[in-house]
Amino acid sequence: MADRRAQLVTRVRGMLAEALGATRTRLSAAQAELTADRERLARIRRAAAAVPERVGAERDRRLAEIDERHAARIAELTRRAAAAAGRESPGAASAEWAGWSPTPPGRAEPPGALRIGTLRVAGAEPVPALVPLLDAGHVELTGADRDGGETVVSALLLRAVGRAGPGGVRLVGYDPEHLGGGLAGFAPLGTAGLLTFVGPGGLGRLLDDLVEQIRRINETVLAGEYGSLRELAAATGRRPEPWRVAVLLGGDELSRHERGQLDRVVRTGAACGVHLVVRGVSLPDDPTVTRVRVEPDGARVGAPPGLPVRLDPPPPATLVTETCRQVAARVNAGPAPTPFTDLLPPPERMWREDSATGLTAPIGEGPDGRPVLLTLGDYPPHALIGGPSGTGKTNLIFAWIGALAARYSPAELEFYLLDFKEGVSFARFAQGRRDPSWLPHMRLVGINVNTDREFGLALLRFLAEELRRRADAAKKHEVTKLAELRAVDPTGHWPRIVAVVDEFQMLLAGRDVVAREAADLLEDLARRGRSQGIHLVLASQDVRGIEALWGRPALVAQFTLRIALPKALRILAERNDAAQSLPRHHAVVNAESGMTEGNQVARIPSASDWETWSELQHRLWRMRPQDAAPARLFDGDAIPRLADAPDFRALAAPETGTLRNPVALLGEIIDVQARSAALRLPRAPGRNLAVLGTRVDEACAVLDAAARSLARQHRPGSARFSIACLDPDADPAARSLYEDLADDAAWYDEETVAELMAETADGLTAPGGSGSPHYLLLFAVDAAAGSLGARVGRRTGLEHLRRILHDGPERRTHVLAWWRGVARMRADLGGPAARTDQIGAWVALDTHGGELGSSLYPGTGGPDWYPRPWRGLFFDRAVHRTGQVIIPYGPSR
Ligand SMILES: Nc1ncnc2c1ncn2[C@@H]1O[C@H](COP(=O)(O)OP(=O)(O)OP(=O)(O)O)[C@@H](O)[C@H]1O
Repeated sequence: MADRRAQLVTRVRGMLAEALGATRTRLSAAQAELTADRERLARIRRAAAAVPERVGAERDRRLAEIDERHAARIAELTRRAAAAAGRESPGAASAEWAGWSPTPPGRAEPPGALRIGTLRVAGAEPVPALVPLLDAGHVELTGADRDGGETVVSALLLRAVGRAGPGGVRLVGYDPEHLGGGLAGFAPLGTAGLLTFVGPGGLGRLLDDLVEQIRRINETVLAGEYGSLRELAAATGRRPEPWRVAVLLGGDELSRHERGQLDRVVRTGAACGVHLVVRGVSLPDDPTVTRVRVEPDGARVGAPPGLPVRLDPPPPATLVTETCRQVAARVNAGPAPTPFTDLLPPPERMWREDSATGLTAPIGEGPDGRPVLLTLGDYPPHALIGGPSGTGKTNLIFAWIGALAARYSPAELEFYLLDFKEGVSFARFAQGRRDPSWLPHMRLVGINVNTDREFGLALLRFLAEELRRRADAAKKHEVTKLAELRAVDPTGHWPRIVAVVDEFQMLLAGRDVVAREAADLLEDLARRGRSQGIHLVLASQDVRGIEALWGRPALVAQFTLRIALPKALRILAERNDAAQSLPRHHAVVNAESGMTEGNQVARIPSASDWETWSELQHRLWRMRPQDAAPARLFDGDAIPRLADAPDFRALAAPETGTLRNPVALLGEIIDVQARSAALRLPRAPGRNLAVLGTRVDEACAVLDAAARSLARQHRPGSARFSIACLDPDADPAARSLYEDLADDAAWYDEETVAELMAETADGLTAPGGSGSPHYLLLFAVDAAAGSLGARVGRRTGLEHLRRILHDGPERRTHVLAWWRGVARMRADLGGPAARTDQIGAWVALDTHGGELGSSLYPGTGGPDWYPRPWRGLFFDRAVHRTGQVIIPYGPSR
């Protein structure tokens, strides 16, 4: 039992010990866990204590970053805003006053908004505060700061004036309280009509006028084609109307009518360049109205509350007046010319027009900004241009020729041009020494023809011949008009011809044969040229020119196109005085024979200065057809050279035998092709030449050309030239000829001339005397009267001479002699009543027509010949009905 007890005790003890041990183990585990948890708690507490500090730092960092980004963004935005403002408001629209000057916009460029100050943005660069005005809207100023308001008005107006170009802005002021005081600095504009004031009580009229302008611009300028002048300018590069800015500074309450008109201007003005700048007058709410409020504590712009603006200082008073003075001076000096290129098609469109039915080209710009066109065709066929000297007639001719030449190719259009006044500006159309180009359409340019009316006549004859050729061709093809002829003969060369004669009255002056024939030819060309594509353009600075035509109403009636330059008289119809009030560089163009209803005013571009013209001419010249020849230039002041004469160059000696019909060239004929006057010297009675007059140089020139041209037709040694010089003044010329003719020439003087006569006369009777040609060139033969009066053998020298004149030509012996007067020649021929039929041809120099009467010239009284320097009258009784004016060739060396 005890054992059992003891066993029991032991078991209990063991169990207790086991339990104790387990408990202890659990306790220590629990204690360890407690410690660990405590430690964790302490750690967590520590960590928790650190969190707010870190989060705050993070938050601050993020905030700082956002601030920085924001500041950079603001800076970027303001920079961009400033740059945009710079673009939106270029040059004078926003420049600082120091160094400010007007900068008119380019052709299609908008004027831009106008700066009045800067917008303030903390920490960023200032942004210009811009107010849209020109082409954009209206400005209403309010607020108690009067001076500040005035600053804004003068800044806006000066910037507008500076952005518009001279005359581009017109101001109307209405300032009933200060009577214009607020705009005093702009007063110089008044001298050019660019600033007008409306007195108290005039507001209604002013607004009515603005509304009327808007209506007119909408109807006639925009004409449904464009929505605004801004659009028109962008599309065409033209701005036909100025901007009109009405500055209304206070006044009484508006009447109902005035209010209504003001509202209309606000709604519709900006599209038509009509703008308001007002203070003390309220404008209706409209997107085009910008409000600027100027209070003593600052200014704000835009719809309330508006953006705060720091206003610019006012423009310096001297800058305002000086700018306005210069603008007014420029406007008073006349409008700047429009560029010549406005008249030209773009290069790729040049020479693309067809002239079958007519020629149309712009000549300038009308008041509505559209081109004013000139047409030549069946109607109107011919043009009359008039304007006093210096009003731009020459320039207009250049502009018209240029506009036509750029559109029509030389196959479609040819020009003939004649200038009767002194000057060489038209010489440019022909090839020159300095400039190798020429206008490919130009066939003939006559300059300095003032004394050579025959040249005008020659041109008219040439055109009459061309008219006949065209009429014949039309008849052959059974058509009547050029357009039809071109249709049935498409490969034919039928360009329209425009003949321009400047100072044409010179051609019709006087009552002589030239004037009569010229008027008849003109009348015929004017009447019939219309349908054959020959158009006349006659210009005159002088009312007498026009009057010269007035006596021929049938002729005048054909000139239905009239162009009157400022102050031109009698070009337009009698009661049409539109030309009297024309500004400089303008013309009235009228295709209704000058009747008032046909008036069109055109502003003519400057076309005649050398650079402007030559740029076009060079372009067209480079486009010329390969076989194009330069225009013939006839310069009345130039002396032609024999060596250059086409007829001289064409002469040549025959390979074998003797030439049967040699010709002596005497000078250049005044005609359209530079032909030479030619005297034929066949074996026929009378084939001798007399040169008559006292002018040594001209007489020598005629004989020299005759001898040299004859020599060119004979092989060396096949003709004989006997030169007798009896006037020492003629010696150098005669000697030079003698030397050049070399072995074929023999020299005689006073001592030996009688021998020449005797030997030549005797030779005529010798058998076989008609062998080789013999030319006697006798310089001042009348001076040998003494030595020729003496007998040589049975006869005197003079008798031998008469015999040579009489019998020589049939034996190839011709006398080409210079007598210093008709009476002296007659004396040598046998006395005043002597026959002159052995002188078959003569050239009269300073010998009046009256002296050439009786047997030397058909009819009575002699030819219509008034001697003039370096000209002669050539008459060959074998071929001429009337004399022919010639220009002797200049010295050969
Ligand atoms: N439309 C124009 N624009 C600018 N300048 C012009 C214009 N027309 C003429 N001029 C200038 O005016 C001056 C006189 O012009 P132009 O020679 O054409 O006159 P004109 O009437 O032919 O005179 P004149 O008969 O005396 O020769 C020239 O210097 C010319 O460059």
